[in-house]
Amino acid sequence: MDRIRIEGGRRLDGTITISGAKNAALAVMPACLLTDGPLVLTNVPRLMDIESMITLLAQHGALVEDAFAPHPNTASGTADGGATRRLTLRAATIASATAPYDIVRKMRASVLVLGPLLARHGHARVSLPGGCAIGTRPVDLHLKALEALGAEITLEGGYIDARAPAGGLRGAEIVFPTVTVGGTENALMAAVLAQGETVIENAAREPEITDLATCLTAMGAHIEGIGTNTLRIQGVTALHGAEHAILPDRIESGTYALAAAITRGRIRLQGTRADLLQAVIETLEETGVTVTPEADGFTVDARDRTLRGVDVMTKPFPGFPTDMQAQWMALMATAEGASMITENIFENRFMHVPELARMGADINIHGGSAIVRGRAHLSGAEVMATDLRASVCLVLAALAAEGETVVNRVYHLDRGYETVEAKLAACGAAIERLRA
Ligand SMILES: CC(=O)N[C@H]1[C@@H](OP(=O)(O)OP(=O)(O)OC[C@H]2O[C@@H](n3ccc(=O)[nH]c3=O)[C@H](O)[C@@H]2O)O[C@H](CO)[C@@H](O)[C@@H]1O
Ligand SMILES: C=C(OP(=O)(O)O)C(=O)O
Repeated sequence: MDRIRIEGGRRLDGTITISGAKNAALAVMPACLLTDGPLVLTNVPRLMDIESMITLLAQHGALVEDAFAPHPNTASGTADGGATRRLTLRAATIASATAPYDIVRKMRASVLVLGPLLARHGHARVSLPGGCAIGTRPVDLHLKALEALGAEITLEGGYIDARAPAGGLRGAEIVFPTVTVGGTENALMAAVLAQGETVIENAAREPEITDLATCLTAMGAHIEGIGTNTLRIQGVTALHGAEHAILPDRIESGTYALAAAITRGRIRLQGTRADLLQAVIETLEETGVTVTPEADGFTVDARDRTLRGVDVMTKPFPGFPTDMQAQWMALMATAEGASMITENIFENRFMHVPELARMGADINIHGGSAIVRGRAHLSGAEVMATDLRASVCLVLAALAAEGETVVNRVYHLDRGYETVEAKLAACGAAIERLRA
């Protein structure tokens, strides 16, 4: 297994190009199963999870063409990850309705083929995703939403077996009791081909949902209320191919914004949008960092600043994202004073705390909250990544720490950060991958 070695204590200064959003691409790619026409996606990131989704869609019958185009912001198209990937997905027919355990266990987002397969093919058999390091993560709300559209669902042998009624799915009112990103995505993809009107209440409003709804609209779907918590869908009998550019990754943007802050440096983030992460930017400004919006992104400047501790509570969009909680904790471990970080979305998303403690961080957990007392210095150590955002929070802490840190289990990081070493090294970080 690869590891990452970082010699900390260097102030970062430079420019980073943000990749396409992993979580938007993972939602949009399964939409190819809704039509026999080609779905052309640009700005697709090069990440392990995207490879897993390609494998899954190919075994459902999608033909996949994969090409790189030069990134508009880089001459070579390869510097600091700045190549935009163009994927063409065409599922002329559905070859298999089964999403097997071997793929689903590697990537929970595999469950997003359920809605499209059911809507177009009338049948889907998808391995239950199971829990993961951050929580139990049930899919009961996905299933209830599909049942509301008329699907008959049984659970057997670790698989979800879903069948549409004769004549296909029927529009319905779906009211989510709690906000679920994946649940909203599955319900939306099923509803676009259901007969009649579907109303999704308490829908997630994450930008990735908006990206999916925009792509579905380009494919011929009728969706009102995009970007709000009520989605109103008029079902159509067929969708067609389309071209869609994946939106920039707001979590990658926020992570590198915090890399500037934690090293008291300055980074210009290009190819992204400040409006995708307003809550993170506002909280960052409260610590004393300057954030300057620009046409193609924003610059974070923490040079010569003393950062103050600021409390955060994770919430659905537009609140502070749970996917930035671990990175925020690393930053707070180096800020002046105490801060309280409350995790409201996942019940077990503090696995990074003991690893940060190994680097000298002072953090105490009380139920769903962590109290962080900032320290003037963290120190390098050998640490272990437990999940995607936990792993990048250790990278951030290592950039600020005195001495050498080795992060183990880097495969978590590779799920969500494209060419992370190259992007950070371009800003002056001493970082290298130790190949297994
Ligand atoms: C691939 C992807 O896009 N992943 C993101 C997605 O995950 P994901 O779509 O899995 O997250 P959800 O929004 O569904 O989960 C929110 C909460 O609802 C619970 N829940 C969800 C579904 C369900 O059927 N029953 C249920 O109880 C979950 O356990 C969790 O406590 O949104 C999360 C919340 O922003 C992010 O952290 C993940 O990065
Ligand atoms: C939790 C995440 O991803 P997933 O839902 O795929 O586990 C994430 O992107 O931080």
